[in-house]
Amino acid sequence: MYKHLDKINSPEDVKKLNYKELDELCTEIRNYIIEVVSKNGGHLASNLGVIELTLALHRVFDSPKDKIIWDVGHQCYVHKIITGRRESFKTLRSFGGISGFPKTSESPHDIFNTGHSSTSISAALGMAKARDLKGEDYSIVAVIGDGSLGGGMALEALNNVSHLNTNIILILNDNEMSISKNVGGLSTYLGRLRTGKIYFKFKNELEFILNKIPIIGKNLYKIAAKCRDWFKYLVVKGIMFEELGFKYLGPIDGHDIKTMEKIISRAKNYKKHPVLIHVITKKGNGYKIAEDKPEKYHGVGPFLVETGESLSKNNGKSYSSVFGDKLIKLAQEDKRIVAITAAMPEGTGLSKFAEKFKDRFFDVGIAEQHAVTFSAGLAKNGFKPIFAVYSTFLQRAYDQVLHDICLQNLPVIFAIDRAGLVGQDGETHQGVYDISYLRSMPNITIMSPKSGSELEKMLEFALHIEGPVAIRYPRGEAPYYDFQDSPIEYGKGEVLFNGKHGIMIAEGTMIGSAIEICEILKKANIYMTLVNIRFIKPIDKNLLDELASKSLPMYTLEDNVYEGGLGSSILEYYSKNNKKVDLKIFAHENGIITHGSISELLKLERLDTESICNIILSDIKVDKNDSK
Ligand SMILES: Cc1ncc(C[n+]2csc(CCOP(=O)(O)OP(=O)(O)O)c2C)c(N)n1
Ligand SMILES: CC(=O)[C@@H](O)[C@H](O)COP(=O)(O)O
Ligand SMILES: [Mg+2]
Repeated sequence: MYKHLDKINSPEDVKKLNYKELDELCTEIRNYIIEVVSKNGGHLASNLGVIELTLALHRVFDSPKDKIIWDVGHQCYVHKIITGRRESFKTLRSFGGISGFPKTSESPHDIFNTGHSSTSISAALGMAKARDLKGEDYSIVAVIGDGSLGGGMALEALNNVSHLNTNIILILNDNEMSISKNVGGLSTYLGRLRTGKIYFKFKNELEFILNKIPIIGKNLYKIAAKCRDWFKYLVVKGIMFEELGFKYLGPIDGHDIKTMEKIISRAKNYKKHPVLIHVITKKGNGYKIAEDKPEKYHGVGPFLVETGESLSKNNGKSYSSVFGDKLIKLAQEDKRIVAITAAMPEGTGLSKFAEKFKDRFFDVGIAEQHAVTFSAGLAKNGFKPIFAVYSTFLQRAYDQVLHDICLQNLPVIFAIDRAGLVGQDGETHQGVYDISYLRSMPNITIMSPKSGSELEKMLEFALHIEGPVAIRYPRGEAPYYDFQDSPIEYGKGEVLFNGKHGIMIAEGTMIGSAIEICEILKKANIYMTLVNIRFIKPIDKNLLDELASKSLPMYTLEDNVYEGGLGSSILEYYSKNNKKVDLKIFAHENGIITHGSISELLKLERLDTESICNIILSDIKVDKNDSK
């Protein structure tokens, strides 16, 4: 039971509250978010940091007539709670429940779907231009974090602002953090702006006061503005945003609703200019545990509210940490190994590497395209770069992988984490496209390990390949099997066992399901051959020829979309070589895969063991007395 929150059904209800009540509402929202995220998991620290900011925005603007676009969108919980989704917030990130990111399908208040960073300014500018062309009148607001502001797309959009000559309001939510500590020159620059606080307060007040004096005020302001420029360059070297065409307001305290309302209202009246309001917030605000460790509580699984202790049952090592630990061992032996991340040191398992090899570790910020071409440069000059990146975020750098690495056949290793389903982050984050988008690129080798031990071997093997290599592995715990991996040979698959009724060819994490499927089928007297394909590219042609010669039903199984995936590749090979095969592809057939647990999503995609077994059972009929 919450005194104020229980009555909030729309932003209009928030507008009715006085400041004391608003303070109480903030506390209630904070507790509610902590309560739900502690059960469902989610993006905690960023949301706790924007409670006051979100309320201030919704009190000044009239959503959904005025449009608020959330960059990345991982900080949209407060927005969701006060725009009619207070109750459904309890279903956050669960299958069939509400998404952890803005979804236009969920509410008219969600203006633009996000999930990947740095898109909001471009989207806002496009919408603003369309608004102007249609002669409509409303505000368009983009809320972007200091980390996301450094992303290439955001910088491209900033560069376009003055040229477009339209009005958007950009809220720069500066908490000095990306997921980890924010990095880069822009972040240093923001630091300088933060320390220029007194000057900006003075400047904004001066402008406001002088503009209120009829006629003479405007002239006085112009004179003052000239002095201001001199003063500005004296106090803060280069107000970049103003040079780019924005009216810069701030920095202001992002936990002070009254001040924010005043400044945002002022920004709302600058109808002709783009305005940037620099808001300073604290990640995790109000929940000491998250305030102290904002990186750990950026995105969390279920946890105990009192202590922050994780409630996830992690029995074994994640693929990410298997990768990180092995890379350290390899780097100790080979000084040419360098590691690159685009703002994901912790998630990709590189944090320990970063501590151990400070000079050989590069966090380039949220800049996947740059990370790829930067890796190309390192490779060109004799190093062995390993870019660890989530499958979904590598999508950003398609052309850099093709143009800068594959066409030049440079030996860069892509350690593609979160390949396949990721679960609760949902459609924007599922890593189910990488086989398809990489497979068509020249020179690249693509591997997929079935286990932690195979990932280690593949990583070591990859260092000896003279060209680009991608190793894809999923989110979460890495299985270890009680049988030995056969040695890795370039372009060769591994036959795990032979059976006479059918053939299953699987990749990576799907080997676990395939083993289970084969065990279940055995109970129905169906004996399958199981192949761990290991190399998606180049595909093992000799093995495929041998398998085709058996004239048995064949099945491929992969954690990737149907189009352009492993199954496609095998079919292409057979078609090209005029081999008639009876082959079914098990892959993701829905191009867009919602949020939920991996097991729920596998069921949805009919890639769970039961669905697959049922199909094979209806295909393969055997005599009851038939033996292995
Ligand atoms: C293209 C892309 N790369 C990486 C990520 C992963 N990611 C999500 S939030 C985040 C940090 C964003 O920092 P900031 O914009 O400052 O927001 P904050 O969490 O500090 O509120 C990162 C790196 C992403 N969503 N999109
Ligand atoms: C919002 C975002 O893009 C990241 O925070 C992402 O949710 C991290 O995913 P993992 O939890 O798999 O590291
Ligand atoms: Mg930030």
